[in-house]
Amino acid sequence: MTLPESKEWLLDEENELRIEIDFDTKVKLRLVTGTAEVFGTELGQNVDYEFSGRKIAVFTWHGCKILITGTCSVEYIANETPMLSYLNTHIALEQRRVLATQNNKAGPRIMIVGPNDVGKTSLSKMLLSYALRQSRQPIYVDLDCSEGSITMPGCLTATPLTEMIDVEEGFGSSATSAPTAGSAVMPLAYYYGFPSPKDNSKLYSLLLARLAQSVNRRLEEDEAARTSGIVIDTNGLIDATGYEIIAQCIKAFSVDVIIVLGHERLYADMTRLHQKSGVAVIKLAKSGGVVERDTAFRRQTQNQKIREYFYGTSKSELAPYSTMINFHDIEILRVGEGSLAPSSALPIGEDRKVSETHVVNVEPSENLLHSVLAVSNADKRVEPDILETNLAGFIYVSEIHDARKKLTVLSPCPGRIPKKFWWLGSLKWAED
Ligand SMILES: Nc1ncnc2c1ncn2[C@@H]1O[C@H](COP(=O)(O)OP(=O)(O)OP(=O)(O)O)[C@@H](O)[C@H]1O
Repeated sequence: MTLPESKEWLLDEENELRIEIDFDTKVKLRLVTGTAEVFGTELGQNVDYEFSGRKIAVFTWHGCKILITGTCSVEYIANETPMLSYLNTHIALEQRRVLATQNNKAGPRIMIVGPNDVGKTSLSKMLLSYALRQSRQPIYVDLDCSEGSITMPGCLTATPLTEMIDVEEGFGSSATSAPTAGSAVMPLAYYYGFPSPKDNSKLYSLLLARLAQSVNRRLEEDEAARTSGIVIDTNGLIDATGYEIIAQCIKAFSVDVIIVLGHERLYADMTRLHQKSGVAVIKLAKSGGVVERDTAFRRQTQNQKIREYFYGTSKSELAPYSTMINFHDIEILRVGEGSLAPSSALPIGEDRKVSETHVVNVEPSENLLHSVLAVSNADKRVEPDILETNLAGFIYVSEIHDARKKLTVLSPCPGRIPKKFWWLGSLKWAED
């Protein structure tokens, strides 16, 4: 067996090493000397970090030496980055937190907007990490239903953060694992089930309002979170539906800072629409390192997320439990039959009782095989409340026994699945 190749990289101050690693390769990264960070989280010296299927930037403020073992599909050093402007933004936000702490007021409620693939999630991580490094306890609100940075794709989530974001797995590390894995990060999740807010804007808007309610309640009770504020990550919202969602979000979460990443027109529009109501609108440049991800890459990232939810990561492996369940012990539900077609024509916040928020039953059949279902915390099926009930977790349908009217599911926790209402969205997973 040949040993993987190692290569040393010397970075000057304020340089960034950008690497891309395919899904079928593993690469080890070690900080040999100096200091460096990955999306805001500092690297420990002489610790091996392992990556697979990732595109990352190792940034250094003061210079460092990095050792890479294994083969990256892309690797280069960039000396032009917008990191200083990101840090300055953090400093301004931190000043607001200091004032909030002194006056027992709320810290900044920041919303990051921009087109797809401009680095919104990466900037959220950085701002949150910098806040955490100053012992703040911000709440991360993830409205990007396509990605599921903190849990499975298809969800809207809010997560109070108290510990540094994991370098190797990003937000996902503990959050994608089951509660039994001793996770310190417990997201509050609502199930939306579609990749884009446009697919069912009425439901999206309903869940956004529900999530905001929960976050606001938490902020009232939790002083550290209140003064630290929130960071809201979004989908690419640059059309009319997007503007409505942004406006709704500003109201629901009392957003007072909008950061527009890499889009001049959106910045001009946000300034025109929201600055007069006291919202600070900030424009930041997209980093040259942000990589556009095609559908295949996004799909593979989703698969990796789903796999990690059930099997954990190489650092903390999990063994999922397989359970056989009678069809008649559960109810599989989905939202808005026939509303899978984009429905952007419908305004947000109208009467709830249109088909987009109707709940329909799904008969278990072979079609469910390989589906990932979201287990609702609801005990009763009351509409529309059931839509707004948060999630207990996820299960994966591994077998359907049609003749015996049973199905086998994988779940991250042992024992009977405690809840009987399961949501079906558009998520499938081919277990390899
Ligand atoms: N400076 C950088 N160097 C290398 N890779 C980067 C850098 N910044 C971001 N990336 C990578 O580029 C990809 C896109 O970034 P990110 O997810 O932050 O964008 P986004 O705007 O949130 O995307 P979307 O909203 O479309 O999901 C990610 O894989 C991320 O890890």
